[in-house]
Amino acid sequence: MASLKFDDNNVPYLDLGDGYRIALEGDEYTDAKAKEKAARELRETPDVVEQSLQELRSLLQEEKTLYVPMDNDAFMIKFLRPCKYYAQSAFELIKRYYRFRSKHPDLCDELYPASVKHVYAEGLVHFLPLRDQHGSRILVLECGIANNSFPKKQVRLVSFVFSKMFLLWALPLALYLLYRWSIATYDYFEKRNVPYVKPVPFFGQVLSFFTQGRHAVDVASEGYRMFPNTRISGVFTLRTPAYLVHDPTLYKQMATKDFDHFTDHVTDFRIETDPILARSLFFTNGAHWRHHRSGLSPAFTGSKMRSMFGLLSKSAGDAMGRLLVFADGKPFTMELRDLYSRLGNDVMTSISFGVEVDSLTDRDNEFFLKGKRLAQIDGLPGLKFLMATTIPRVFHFFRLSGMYKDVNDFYTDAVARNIQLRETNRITRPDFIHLLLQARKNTLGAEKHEDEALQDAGFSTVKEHAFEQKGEGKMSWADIDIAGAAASFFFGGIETTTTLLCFTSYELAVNPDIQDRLRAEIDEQRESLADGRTPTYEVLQKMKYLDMVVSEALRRWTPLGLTNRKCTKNYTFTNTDGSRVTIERGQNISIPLKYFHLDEKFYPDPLRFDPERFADPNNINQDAYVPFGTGLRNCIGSRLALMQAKCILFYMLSNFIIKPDTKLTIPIVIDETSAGLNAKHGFWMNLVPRSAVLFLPTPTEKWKPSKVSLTDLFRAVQLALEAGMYEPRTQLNGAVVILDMEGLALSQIMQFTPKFAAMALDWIQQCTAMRLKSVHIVNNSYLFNMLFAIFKPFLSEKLRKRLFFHQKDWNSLMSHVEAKCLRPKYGGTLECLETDGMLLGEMFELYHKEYELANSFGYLKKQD
Ligand code: HEM
Repeated sequence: MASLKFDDNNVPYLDLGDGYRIALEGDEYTDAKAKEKAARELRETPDVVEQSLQELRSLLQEEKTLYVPMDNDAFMIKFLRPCKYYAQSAFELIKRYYRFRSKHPDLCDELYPASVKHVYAEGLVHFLPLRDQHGSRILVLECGIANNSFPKKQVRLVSFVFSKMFLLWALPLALYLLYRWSIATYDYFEKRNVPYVKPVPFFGQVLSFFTQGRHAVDVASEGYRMFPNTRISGVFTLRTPAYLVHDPTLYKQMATKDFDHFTDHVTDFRIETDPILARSLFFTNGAHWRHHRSGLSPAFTGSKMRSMFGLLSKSAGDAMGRLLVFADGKPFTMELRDLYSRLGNDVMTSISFGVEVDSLTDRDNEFFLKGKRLAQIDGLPGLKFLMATTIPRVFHFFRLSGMYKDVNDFYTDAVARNIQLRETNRITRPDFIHLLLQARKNTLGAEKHEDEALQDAGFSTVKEHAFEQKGEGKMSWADIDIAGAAASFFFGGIETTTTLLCFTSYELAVNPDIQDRLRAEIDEQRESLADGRTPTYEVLQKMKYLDMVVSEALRRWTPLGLTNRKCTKNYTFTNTDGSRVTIERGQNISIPLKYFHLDEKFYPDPLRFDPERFADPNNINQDAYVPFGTGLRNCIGSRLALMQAKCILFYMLSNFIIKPDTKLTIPIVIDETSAGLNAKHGFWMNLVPRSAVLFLPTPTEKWKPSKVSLTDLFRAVQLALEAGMYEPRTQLNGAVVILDMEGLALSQIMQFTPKFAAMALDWIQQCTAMRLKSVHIVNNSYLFNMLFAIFKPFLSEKLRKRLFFHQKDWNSLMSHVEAKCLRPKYGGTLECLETDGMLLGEMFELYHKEYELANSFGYLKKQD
């Protein structure tokens, strides 16, 4: 524990262990290096000092209403040094400094450490024990807001129910007409000698879409079980025939070697009606897809994933902290689909947009609500998807769109604003928008020496194929293309990863021995972690059993059970009976990933959840293990999905024991009405905290405005800077400020009234007698960036040049402040006890006399 001590000269210091301490250094520097620097940078030679002291004294004598200790050289030098010994400038600075104090008595009167002891106690303002490589003091302000409230779950079903009721009365007439028109094509497979599933009449199919007797993936894959001895069969979706691939090797061949025949996905959205979806990687086709895929691939390499991992882990770790606070050490019941989709949304919002949201607390935040609407594939959007896939001409004739307009507008706007903010403020952050902007400038490439070791996120990781762009000319990345790409990550990533986490948690809950073994592996790895709780990319890569569990969950509960291709060039192959089958250009192909995974031929006792299957990967038929698809159009996000799922499981099992709740149905009942894979009655689990306090992440969001007012915070900062100004070494080398905006919330931003902001700007730019070398803003969110954009025009050129925005890019921070001075949470290597704010406040209080003297100076008040 940190402690307050005194050295041999009776100077107080805060002992942080291992030789690290924080003390105010009141003595003049005497070493040659500092003297040489002072002479070089500040013109500090005995003659100049003497002369400027005299000049300043005579200038001050003219300022009759200002009371300052003119006989006190140390006092005068405090102002002369930041002004490089130009007496006139120091004189102006002194006047501004004391005018500011007179003008703002609420902020500056009776400025004693004791009056803001609570601010220090909260750890909001403190110094780091080491100076930076230039000798500057490092002052840290942690301004993020603390918010641990966790409101009760709000059920949002009304609009969903309403949309279904609408469909029930609006559709029947149209369906009857479609039925008459549909029957004609049903002899398609008969003519081609391909076994096929006799279709339910069109009308019945549409009706079953809403009443749903069976899961959509199962309906589409019915032929897989009916015709065990063929490589391909036929099936109808509405009136459209589709081939169903039975042989995983054929799928692989189509997706890799013969990719030229199957370059496209089936669903056809148009740019005019679906500007975002049509540009998303999932739905775009042809040259546009090639351009986007080859441009985006470098954003998903192992090294990019590793650099993004910090954001991901931080977002998941913070959420886990809130869950623990909510749990308060006691078991509680929770529906995990809701939890995981909120976590997934927060992670994706952070790594895509650089916006920190907390969907556990701020339950109706726009990113979450729009993300949900974007990924909705049931109800009306589901019907539209079906139409765009099976009757695209009708879909386009009515100019229908697959995505809600408000969702379109939201992503278009959010991306455009985000890009503008970054470009005007030169913000960089290791997230997708940043990478996509690099793709726009053609500077996004795989690392020169891509670290092979980082590529493997687990057994299920799919290979990224390199392919040539085929003379389609150069395409550019407009803002809308970037929006489309970002939306495709939300669309493709959140529900799938949520499904993986839900079913893995279910299996862990009903197989406690597997859960215990996995937890033992996690606990073992935690011992190797610097803080014992925050997993790193490399640690997750090492975890064999975690990988076995996740691989088996992806097999047993394949999140995307069916994928598709469009035949883009006639394709002929030999069927099992020796007959030649030709798939014609324009035909749809379905690939039943789920059924490969549940096929006894490949996986004995396939319904059993058994991670041991993956103990030796050589036992797995690689062609028949395709949770992320295969070939050139496989899932671009497999590494991200695996790392995210593993990271969240790591946190969950570190902190909780997952037990089935009484509301959980065992075995799980699948929701047949959902197009995705889901549990009918939810994933209700009982989460039992392990040792809550032990694993509680350090709360980084510190500022509780109910405890510390903005005025007090400001006063505490002034006092800390005053302390720095007292030190000759800091007068020479200046100060570096780290402004940690972790968790800054809108409510907090609202406290910065225009009046307060103007005052703060005036103070920092004009009235502090401190050489402010640089201000580093870290963990800054989208909200902060918006706030800053308002202030920017009012900043002086000088200050603007000294402001650096790093978000969470610690390499960027460390290019200014060397690693050994920074704590690990800022990417540094400074491993000593945290500064105890309470003790720091007490240490400042020991300088009461000095502060008292300082408070006695200034402009005389009227009554004086
Ligand atoms: C457990 C989680 C996930 C699963 C099981 C999954 C599965 C799949 C599958 C099966 C495909 C189709 C492959 C094919 O047709 O051969 C796919 C495509 C895709 N996935 Fe994922 N995915 C997951 C997570 C993600 C994440 C996190 C992202 C976002 C970054 C993502 C983005 C995409 C995109 C953009 C495509 C379309 C690729 C293209 O057409 O070029 N997926 N995914």
